[in-house]
Amino acid sequence: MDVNQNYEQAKKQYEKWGVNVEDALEKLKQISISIHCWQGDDVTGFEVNQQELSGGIDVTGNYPGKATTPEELRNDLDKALSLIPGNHRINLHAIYAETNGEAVERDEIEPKHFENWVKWAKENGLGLDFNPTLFSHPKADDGLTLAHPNKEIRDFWIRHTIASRKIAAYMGKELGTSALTNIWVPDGYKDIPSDRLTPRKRLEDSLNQIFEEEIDKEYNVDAVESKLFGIGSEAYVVGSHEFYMGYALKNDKLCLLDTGHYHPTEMVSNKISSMLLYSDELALHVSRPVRWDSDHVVILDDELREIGLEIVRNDALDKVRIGLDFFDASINRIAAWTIGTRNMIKSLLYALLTPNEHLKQLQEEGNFTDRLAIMEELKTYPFGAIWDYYCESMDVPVGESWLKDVKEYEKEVLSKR
Ligand SMILES: C[C@H](O)[C@H](O)[C@@H](O)C(=O)CO
Ligand SMILES: [Mn+2]
Repeated sequence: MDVNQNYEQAKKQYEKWGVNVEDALEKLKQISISIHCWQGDDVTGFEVNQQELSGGIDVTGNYPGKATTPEELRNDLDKALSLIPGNHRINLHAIYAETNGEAVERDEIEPKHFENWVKWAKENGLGLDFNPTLFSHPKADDGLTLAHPNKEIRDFWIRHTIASRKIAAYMGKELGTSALTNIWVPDGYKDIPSDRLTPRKRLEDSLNQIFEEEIDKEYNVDAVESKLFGIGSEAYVVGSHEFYMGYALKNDKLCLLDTGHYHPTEMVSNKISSMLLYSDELALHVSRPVRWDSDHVVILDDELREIGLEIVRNDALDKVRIGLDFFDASINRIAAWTIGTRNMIKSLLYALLTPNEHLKQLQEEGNFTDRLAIMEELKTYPFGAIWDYYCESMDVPVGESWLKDVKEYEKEVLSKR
């Protein structure tokens, strides 16, 4: 049987539950995932005075062929995008500025340093998102930035973040789709603090200064990303979940939930409905925590499926900005992007093919037996046949055949770097 025949058979099974498969695929087509550029070069960037990766995050592995120039990174992204169905966004960090060999300090970056990215995005029909980079810099060496006790250092990072918002607004205006500026700072302490409040007051004050200038939401939307701990900030992180949740609600900002930034049994899927009750929008960094690490390539595990379900069943596809955040240098980096992004899309398709209204009704009726039975049976429904059909209709490789393309690219391009 071919892809079409499998699809027709599978479709009938979902239709039995009243699921409109064609509608589901149409909805899926409209979803843009924000794909992080930093998987392609192990969060290195293109600064002239490049510093070692810091901020309590780490990339392990030395798989050959990492991108070392903006052109290489864009080519690699082009390759990955050709294997991923749909129209998506690319998420950049400030360290991906192109300064023509000139050393430009972080507080002096400007839109012009991102012109090539914008041109490329326009040519490829992509949106862009942005992040100030408050790590991998001598002024972040002690693990403190916006909450630093030294005002000069704080001011430097405030200026950098203000400059970043302007760059994001430029991207949003040029591309006709608002960019998300996500602020993540590593600030924290390795050991038990003697004062948790003062650094948090300083972070709040820095953020207030950063957001003083209103930017049209059509061009730029701001988010703040919390974390539980990092390498070297095991005991205390200034920007905790509670800190940013309060800040975002009070100041009309988006909370960005990184799925790798919580206690191992604390699930982001369980937070989405609560947070959306109190804010119009939410942002995600979908990642995969493994023990102490927050950044493994996203797989189609229970939590990813649950995240997709929470977004779809709560009618929140236009309220949740879905971004990815993982970096693995032990495998082919284009494969990493492809696996992680295809899995994110698969989880949304799975959710769109679920008879959510029926399952909600069962719960309301207290029929927990049927609820569990059907949710479990759906796991072995022919979801793969619908996915294959979707890939074929979107002109991207079906099943694992994309791996052949990656191998060829590795042979022709990556191995020659
Ligand atoms: C590079 C990213 O901005 C970074 O991973 C941040 O989003 C994070 O999750 C830090 O743990
Ligand atoms: Mn993140």
